[in-house]
Amino acid sequence: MASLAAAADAAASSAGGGGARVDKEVDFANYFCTYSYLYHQKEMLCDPVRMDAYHSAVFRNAHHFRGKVVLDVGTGSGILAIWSAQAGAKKVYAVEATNMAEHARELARANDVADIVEVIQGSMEDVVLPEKVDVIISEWMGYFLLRESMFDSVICARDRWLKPDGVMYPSHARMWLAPIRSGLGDKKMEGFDIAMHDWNHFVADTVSYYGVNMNVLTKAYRAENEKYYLKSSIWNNLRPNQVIGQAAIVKEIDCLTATVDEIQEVRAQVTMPISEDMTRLAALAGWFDVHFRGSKQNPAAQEVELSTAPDENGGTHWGQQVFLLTPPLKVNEGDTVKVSFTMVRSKENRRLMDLEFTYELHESSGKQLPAITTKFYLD
Ligand SMILES: C[S@@+](CC[C@H](N)C(=O)[O-])C[C@H]1O[C@@H](n2cnc3c(N)ncnc32)[C@H](O)[C@@H]1O
Repeated sequence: MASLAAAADAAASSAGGGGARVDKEVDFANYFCTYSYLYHQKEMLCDPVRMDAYHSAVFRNAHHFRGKVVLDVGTGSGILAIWSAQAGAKKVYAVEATNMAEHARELARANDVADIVEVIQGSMEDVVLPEKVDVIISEWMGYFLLRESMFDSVICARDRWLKPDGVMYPSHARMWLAPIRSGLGDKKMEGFDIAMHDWNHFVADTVSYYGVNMNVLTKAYRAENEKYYLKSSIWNNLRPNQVIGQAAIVKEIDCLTATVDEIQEVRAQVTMPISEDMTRLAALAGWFDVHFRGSKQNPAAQEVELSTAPDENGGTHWGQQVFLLTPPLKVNEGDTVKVSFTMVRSKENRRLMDLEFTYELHESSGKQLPAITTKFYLD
């Protein structure tokens, strides 16, 4: 298994130098390092919704791959590159930043496609290919689609290496927001209370902790928890019956034409009608879906969808991201919630997101509650 230091060395050696070099090392420590472990790749390989969608997309549209040149951006274990070869690609460039590249190479050899799949270890941004490609395939999606900011690397690869009539896998993506009821608020408050209880226990017990009185830090500890713990989104696999109104699309992406500018800052205003009586709007939930449609010039024989929406059967490893509204609002069928939504990259770490919601309840009686603004971290 690759050590963090070895992984960081590999990244640094492929980095340009100067400031870029430092940034890459930080990025490696914060982001890439986990991808160099098989346990993490396995989590993705064991997500049947994800696996089925990509498998169907490739094999039901084998005409996009047969005799073609494919680029797999972030090949990880190599699974998508190997499928591309099995579907008939004549050449697959499988680019992976971490030492997982070694395992991808081994897997390609063991599956008799090493003559087609060429694993290249390095950052996609730095890699130079000997030719342009017909297809770019990548599994780049993070929580609520854009967390991790990996789509930047796919855009970079597309602009440098995709032929003008090339195809993107997936080809389209959407972000969704929905009003939900949830018992998660209580659990979160419980977690907060437990954290404060532990701290109080610690300081009460320690009028002199190794000779130091810690009590003076209690206020700061509470403030820190209120600022970060209570304001972080919650990962959850919701059931469909927790959604109490109409979900709305807050962003649509055409992977063939999207720009980094367009995804750095997502803004939307949506209106979501409530469809249940006498319930509580406890949170807004975010998720995404992607589609494999091919392109106008090269349409898919069969469109495939990968959805991370609340699902009775357990959903995906992405789950949904829950943003608790405090206080929850009593709502009824016929009411509408208007939401202004902003998601920008965190200044400290471009792979994490800061979100702001301003929500306003319009009751069916005509009464309008004052708008409330609340901020969250997607970390
Ligand atoms: C979400 S995983 C997907 C892995 C694999 N394609 C799959 O579907 O199972 C993303 C992979 O892309 C790699 N990656 C992310 N950004 C990259 C970049 N700019 N250059 C090369 N590899 C990258 C990560 O290290 C990780 O292994």
